[in-house]
Amino acid sequence: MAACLQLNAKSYRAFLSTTSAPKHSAKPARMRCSAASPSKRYSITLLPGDGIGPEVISVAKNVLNLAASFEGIEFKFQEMPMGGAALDLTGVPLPEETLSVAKQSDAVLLGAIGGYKWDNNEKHLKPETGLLKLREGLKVFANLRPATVLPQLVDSSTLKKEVAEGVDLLVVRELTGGIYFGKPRGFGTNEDGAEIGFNTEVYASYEIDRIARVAFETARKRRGKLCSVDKANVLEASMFWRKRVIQIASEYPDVELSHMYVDNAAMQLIRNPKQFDTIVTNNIFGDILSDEASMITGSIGMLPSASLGESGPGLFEPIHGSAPDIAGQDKANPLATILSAAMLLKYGLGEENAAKRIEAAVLDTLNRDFRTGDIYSPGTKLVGCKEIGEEVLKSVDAQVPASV
Ligand SMILES: NC(=O)C1=CN([C@@H]2O[C@H](COP(=O)(O)OP(=O)(O)OC[C@H]3O[C@@H](n4cnc5c(N)ncnc54)[C@H](O)[C@@H]3O)[C@@H](O)[C@H]2O)C=CC1
Ligand SMILES: CC(C)CC(=O)C(=O)O
Ligand SMILES: [Mg+2]
Repeated sequence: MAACLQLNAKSYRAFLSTTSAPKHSAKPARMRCSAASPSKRYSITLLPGDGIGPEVISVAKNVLNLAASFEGIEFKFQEMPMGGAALDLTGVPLPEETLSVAKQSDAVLLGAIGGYKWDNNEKHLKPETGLLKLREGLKVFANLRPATVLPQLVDSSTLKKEVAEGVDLLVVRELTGGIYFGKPRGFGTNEDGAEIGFNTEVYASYEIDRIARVAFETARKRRGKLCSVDKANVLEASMFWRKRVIQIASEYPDVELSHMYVDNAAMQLIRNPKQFDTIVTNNIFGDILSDEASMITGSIGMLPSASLGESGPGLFEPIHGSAPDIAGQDKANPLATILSAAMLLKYGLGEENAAKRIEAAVLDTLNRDFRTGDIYSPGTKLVGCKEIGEEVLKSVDAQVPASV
């Protein structure tokens, strides 16, 4: 079963049943249960990538496997090279075989790509180009990035407690269009003979309509508020974005639509983040605003994401990068990747019980005060990537079975 965003009104219902933001309900671990015999099998492509990618994927894979086993699910994992690791191995950042295996699987779990070693490569030989090609190849245009301030981590937020407490927002980022993909792009010389670099922000009507529908449907399942973020006071592409979003809004009279310029949105996220429910925006603004939103929750190491298309497998990845500054030191926070694995189960495979088991295990681990350095606060236990992963596994294992 592959992740599927059915964007016509008739067949939207299947997707809608799984579009609400993860609800975290911490339940204390009470009894151990044994795994059911496998009855469902899924193939998962693992793309560890670079830097901390392999560290967080190794931990998340174990958590995914254990949580799923309680629901009678068995995985066939296939690990493939991607990003800088693939460049070193094959000379390209997204080998054809990697894309082909990913396309044929039920879901794809990615760590992160990139690093200093490849920073000065030509564009087509950059790890980041491989990631864009992967998203394009899988046609995963809708990137859901939930930012929820967990009560356990309010003190880790860089904002005052009263500002951060209770924040629960979702950025719906358009992922396969806009300036990251627009043409023309490149380097050249202008009429004055000066060297230039240029990119193009361009959106077709169908690209805006489909992401707007995902956002309206998602907002409808949440608190019914959608804020479209653009730069329509300056950019033609944004003026067009706003016009199309307003047109699609007529299909959703029950959703309260507002518009905000991106500079103001960046400021409002820090001033009063609780005003936001669902945000829909283009590729580059969504990239930037979701990193900003992550710090409200305590750390970029906490934010998962799901990227979905109209058909085919979904792509699930933490929103952070390869963090070369801490790579190989067992310092990475794997919770964003673990929560991405929960999104994989929920949005990618429709396996809600296993997803809930992971979410509850993360909360239980935080309740037991285990913290990596990025979310550490005095009085909690500082541990590394592997150790917090072991603690999450214990919490998965110790839960009352959800459906077995
Ligand atoms: N999806 C992807 O694979 C992405 C890849 N990148 C690539 O990653 C490389 C590094 O980019 P940066 O701009 O430094 O962004 P980054 O997200 O990798 O790191 C930013 C800061 O956050 C910290 N951080 C990130 N993830 C963390 C985690 N799980 N636990 C604890 N701390 C964490 C890092 O140590 C660093 O100080 C670049 O090559 C960039 O292109 C960047 C963003 C997304
Ligand atoms: C590395 C980029 C291609 C993407 C990025 O920063 C992101 O998707 O968050
Ligand atoms: Mg980013």
